[in-house]
Amino acid sequence: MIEDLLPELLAVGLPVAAVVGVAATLLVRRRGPGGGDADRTDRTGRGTGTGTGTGTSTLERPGTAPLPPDPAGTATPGLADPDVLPPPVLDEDVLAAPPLEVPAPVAGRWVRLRERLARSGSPLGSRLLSVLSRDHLTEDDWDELEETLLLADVGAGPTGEIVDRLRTRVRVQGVREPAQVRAVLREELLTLVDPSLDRSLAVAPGTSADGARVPAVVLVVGVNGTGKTTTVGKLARVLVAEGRSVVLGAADTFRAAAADQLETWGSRVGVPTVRSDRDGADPAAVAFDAVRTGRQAEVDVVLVDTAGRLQNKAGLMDELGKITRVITREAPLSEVLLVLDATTGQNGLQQAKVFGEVAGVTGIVLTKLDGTAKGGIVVAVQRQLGVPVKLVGLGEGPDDLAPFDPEAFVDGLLGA
Ligand SMILES: Nc1nc2c(ncn2[C@@H]2O[C@H](COP(=O)(O)OP(=O)(O)OP(=O)(O)O)[C@@H](O)[C@H]2O)c(=O)[nH]1
Repeated sequence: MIEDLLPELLAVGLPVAAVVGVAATLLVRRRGPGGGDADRTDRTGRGTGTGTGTGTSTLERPGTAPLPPDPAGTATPGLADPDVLPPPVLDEDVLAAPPLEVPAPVAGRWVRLRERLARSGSPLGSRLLSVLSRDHLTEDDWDELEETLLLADVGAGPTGEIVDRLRTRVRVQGVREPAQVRAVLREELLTLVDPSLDRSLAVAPGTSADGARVPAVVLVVGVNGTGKTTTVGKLARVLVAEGRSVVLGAADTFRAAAADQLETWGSRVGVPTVRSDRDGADPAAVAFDAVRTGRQAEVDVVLVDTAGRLQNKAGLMDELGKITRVITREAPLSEVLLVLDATTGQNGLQQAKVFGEVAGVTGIVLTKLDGTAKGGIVVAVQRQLGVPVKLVGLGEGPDDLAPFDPEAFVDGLLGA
């Protein structure tokens, strides 16, 4: 009897088994680096962070639609149980999902910056070089040098320092040769940028007060439109490229599209996003949920995006204070990154000061450096805030974010 049915069973069974195999492969591939951790959160796809804070946040695992609520908590499919069908993963979305992207290696990204700096107009360094290379430097030449530095947003204090040092070296050492002039200028610019600052990102998991392993938590803050969401997306790619597992927290609940934007960034590299299903939800609650989810899923890093806020709006700055306080109930903040738009110049300095006071900024991300020949803001903002520039945005491409490298930066300014 069964023998009679065998050819029919094989005819139906083999294609089904093949499709199941393809789908499983796709699911595993789409989790990718860090995705294994996402999988650890909850096989139902709802994540483990629900039920805290807002009670409405969802963990969006890349590429899978969230499943309907399961009040009885009985939805974990028994894949090992022959009587229980596997979850319906064979929908077109899953099969048609694009493969995960592989982020570009981080090393070598500065080469692209140099090309962009060269294209974005005459870099600061080459303008300084052209003055310093003149035969006999007059007072007018020194004034021109000073003005060039001020116009490039270096700031009054650092400008005075470098002009004084250059004057001394030109006079005492008789620096004349073009190669000599270039070497001296390079050295002095490097001193201003300060290569001794620790620019490493604190992204190693830590330990909470009760001894539990907790992810590194990176909070990203800044005024509107500086590139926060983009930076979080790019940074997730950097971390994935380094083999770290990541969860994103969409605590920008103000701009309707921000959570979608963040989720898209994450899904491209297999990183899940914790978000609220309600516009205007309490951002502190979403941030808390993201950190709790990351902690329960034992990921390495939780990146929390926040809404753009003006530094002179007391209510919004209070909200930021609340976000930081609420997060630290779950895990200590490893980094608070202030995202500044390099093209906004001196205005960025005022922002930096206020954010530094409210949120305890530990590092600066200078975005849109590709759009300006004024590199001086790097020096000014470090002086103003006493914290280093740690990352720079070099363009709108997904891998246009690089760890700040003082030497490569100065060489870029000099058009080297
Ligand atoms: N050229 C260039 N553009 C960038 C860079 N970083 C971000 N952008 C662009 O800046 C614009 C704003 O970026 P978002 O990430 O949406 O800014 P945001 O700070 O999250 O915005 P709000 O949430 O409204 O405060 C986008 O068009 C980005 O592509 C960069 O390094 N270079």
